[in-house]
Formats: sequence, C-alpha cells, structure tokens
Amino acid sequence: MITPREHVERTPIGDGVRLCASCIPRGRCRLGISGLGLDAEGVARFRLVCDAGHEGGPGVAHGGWTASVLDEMLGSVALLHKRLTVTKSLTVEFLRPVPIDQPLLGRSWNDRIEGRHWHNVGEVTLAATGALLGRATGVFSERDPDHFQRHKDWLATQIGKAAD
Ligand SMILES: CCCCCCCCCCCCCC(=O)SCCNC(=O)CCNC(=O)[C@H](O)C(C)(C)COP(=O)(O)OP(=O)(O)OC[C@H]1O[C@@H](n2cnc3c(N)ncnc32)[C@H](O)[C@@H]1OP(=O)(O)O
Repeated sequence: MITPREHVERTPIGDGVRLCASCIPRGRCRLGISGLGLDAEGVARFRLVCDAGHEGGPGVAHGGWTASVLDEMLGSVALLHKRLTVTKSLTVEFLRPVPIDQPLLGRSWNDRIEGRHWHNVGEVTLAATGALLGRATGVFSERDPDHFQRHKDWLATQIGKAAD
C-alpha cells in the first residue's frame, strides 16, 4: 500500500499544479490554473486565466468556473503538504464579475485542522489591481487510501439495488 505522500508525488504536474485525471492527458489544467507554490507564510499562490471556453455572461466567467477554481485551489492546500483530501463542503462568494482573458491571481491557505478536516480559505483577485473578485471557505476531509474503491463498491451495491 503506498503512502499519501508517495501517491501525491506520483501524480503528474502541469504548470506547477498536480493534475486531475481528465487533465493528465493534456498536460495542463483545463481551468487555466498555474501553480506558483507555497510562500513563506504557507499560502499557496496561483496564476489564473479564465478563457472564452468558460464565458457565462458577455465577457465574464461562468460562476461554475469560479467555484471550480476555488475548489481546486483550496483542495491543493493539503496536497502541497503531501496529504490527500476531498471536498466535504465549499461556500463561494461571487463578489464581482470575473473577466475572461485577464490575468488573475489566486491564494489559498489552511485556517485550521480539526481531526481529519482541513478548514481552508481562498480568494481570486484581478492581477492588475488586487481587486477581490471571489472568495471561498471549505472543509476538506483527509481521505482513506481506499476512498475510490469504497466508492466503486458503494456504486455497485446501488446499481444492484436499482436492478432488483
Ligand atoms: C494525489 C492526488 C491527486 C489528485 C489530483 C490533483 C487534484 C488537485 C486538487 C483537487 C481539488 C478538488 C477536490 C475535489 O473536488 S474532491 C471531489 C468532490 N468531493 C467529493 O466527491 C467528496 C464526496 N463525499 C465523500 O466522499 C464523503 O462525504 C466524505 C469523504 C467527504 C465524508 O468524510 P467525513 O470524514 O466528513 O465523514 P465520514 O467518513 O463519516 O463519511 C460520511 C458518509 O460518507 C460515506 N462515505 C465516505 N467515504 C465514502 C466513499 N469513498 N464512498 C462512498 N461513501 C463514502 C460514509 O460511509 C458516510 O456515510 P453514512 O454513514 O453517513 O451513510
């Protein structure tokens, strides 16, 4: 059984961020996230661009893009400490429309850890001025090594019940 640290270290990186399964073949995050690593205060820093593929209203990001980016940034906090977590809850505040094709910056950090639960915080700003566009708080549960197998077993039971 590999440790969480080994699991994290084996996950491919593209533009400085660990890649989710669907982005591994393309070699970069489809959301337009580049990782800048942890700073001296333990804050994870990111460069972000919302491309036109995520345009919602004219010239601005779909809210799903903003929420996904915040999920990813807050979810990366434990990864950067070589721990594996999944999102248990995420609360997003959409403070200003997020412009597409504009350089943005992201920051995320841990507020506190309670048992297996990481309480993380993050924000998205306009790179040019630092204006705050969105922020989120979330709880991320350290996951068991068998998390995805457990999911498959659970799903098989559900599908079995549906077929009865
Ligand atoms: C190396 C990594 C790679 C990654 C790529 C780079 C990514 C970069 C960053 C990515 C960032 C993006 C991040 C993302 O977007 S992660 C994706 C979004 N989040 C999820 O999919 C999480 C879904 N929720 C859960 O799995 C559970 O609720 C959690 C784990 C949060 C509960 O946890 P918690 O400690 O709070 O509570 P508990 O352990 O008492 O469980 C509560 C209930 O849940 C059941 N349960 C638990 N587990 C499983 C399971 N596996 N299969 C089936 N069921 C499961 C359990 O039996 C119980 O059921 P019941 O008794 O109430 O009926």
